[in-house]
Amino acid sequence: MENLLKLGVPKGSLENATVELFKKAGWQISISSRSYFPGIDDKEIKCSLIRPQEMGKYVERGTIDVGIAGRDWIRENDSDVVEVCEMVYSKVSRRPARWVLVVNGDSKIKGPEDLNGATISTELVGFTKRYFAERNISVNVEFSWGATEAKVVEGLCDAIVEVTETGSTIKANGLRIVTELMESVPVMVANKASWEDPWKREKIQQIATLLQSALRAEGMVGLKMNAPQDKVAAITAVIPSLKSPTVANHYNSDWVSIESIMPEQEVRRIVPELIKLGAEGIVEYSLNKII
Ligand SMILES: Nc1ncnc2c1ncn2[C@@H]1O[C@H](COP(=O)(O)OP(=O)(O)OP(=O)(O)O)[C@@H](O)[C@H]1O
Ligand SMILES: O=P(O)(O)OC[C@H]1O[C@H](OP(=O)(O)OP(=O)(O)O)[C@H](O)[C@@H]1O
Ligand SMILES: [Mg+2]
Repeated sequence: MENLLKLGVPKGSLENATVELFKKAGWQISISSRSYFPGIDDKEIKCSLIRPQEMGKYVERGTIDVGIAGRDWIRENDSDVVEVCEMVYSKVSRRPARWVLVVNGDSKIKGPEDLNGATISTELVGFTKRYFAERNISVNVEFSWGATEAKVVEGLCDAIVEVTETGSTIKANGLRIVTELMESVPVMVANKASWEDPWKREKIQQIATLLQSALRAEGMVGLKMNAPQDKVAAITAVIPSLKSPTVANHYNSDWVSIESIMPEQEVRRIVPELIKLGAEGIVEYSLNKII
C-alpha cells in the first residue's frame, strides 16, 4: 500500500489560521466551499475538515492519523492520543485563547464562589462542572449550542463560561470577565498506532517541525551590516541573536560582515546604536522559517 497520512484540519475558528500556517510551512491547502476534503499539494497527505470538538475522537479511533485542535477540546473529551506539539495561535492573533467566567456588566458577582445555586451556560460542560465541583460550589451547568454571550444578556442564565481571544464579543455585549479558568492553544495530536508506524511518525514530525518553524519565524527578522574590524566587539555586544551573531571576513579588507536573527521590535532600538558604533550598509530581511 502506498504511504498516506490522514490529516484532520480544524473546521471553524481555527480553519483559516491553520491553512495560512500550512502555507507558510510549505503546503498549499485548498478548501472549496462545500467539500469537507480540502486538497493539498502533497500526495502523501489526505486532508479532512473536522470540528475541533470531535478531532480527539477521530484521532483516537484512527479514522485519521493526525489532527490539529484546541487543547481545550482534547482535554474535554479526555482523548487517548499522542500530543505531538503545541502551536500558539488563535483565530486572529498569536495568543492563546482563554476560557473565562463571564457575567453581565452590572452583575454583583465578584468571584466563582458568588455563583452558588446559579445556572451557567457553556459549550465546555465537563470542564466547567469539574471546575466548580473542585471548589465545592454547587451550580447547574447547561450545554450551549453557541451564541452563548447572548444568553447571559437575555437572562437565560446567571453566567457563562466562554472562549475569548480579543475580548471584543464580551465588550460588545456589555459583559464582564469574573475570572480566567484556563488557556488553550492548538495542539497536534496523533493516533497511538500511527505514531508507532515509522513512516507516519516521520511524516508527522516533518509537518510539526515545519509548522513550528513557520510560527517561530513570525515577528523575527535577519539583520546584516558591514563594520570595521576594530568595532566588532562593541557592535556584537549590542546585537540580540538566537545563539551569537555571525562575523564573516570581507575579501582583502579589514572590514567584516555581521549577521544576526532577532525580534523585529528590537531593530528600531538598536539601529541608531549600530550607526553610532560605526556599522554601515545595514540590511533587514524577513524570514520564512526558523528551524
Ligand atoms: N477567537 C476564538 N474563538 C473561539 N475559539 C477559538 C478562538 N481562537 C481559538 N479558538 C479555539 O478554536 C476551537 C473552537 O473551535 P470552533 O471552531 O468550535 O470555534 P467556534 O467559535 O465555535 O467556531 P465557529 O465559528 O465555527 O462557531 C477551540 O479549541 C478554541 O480554543
Ligand atoms: O474574544 P473574541 O475575539 O471576540 O472571540 C470570542 C468569540 O469568538 C467565538 O465566536 P465565533 O466568532 O466563532 O462565533 P460563533 O458564536 O458563531 O461560534 C467565540 O465563541 C466567542 O464568541
Ligand atoms: Mg463559537
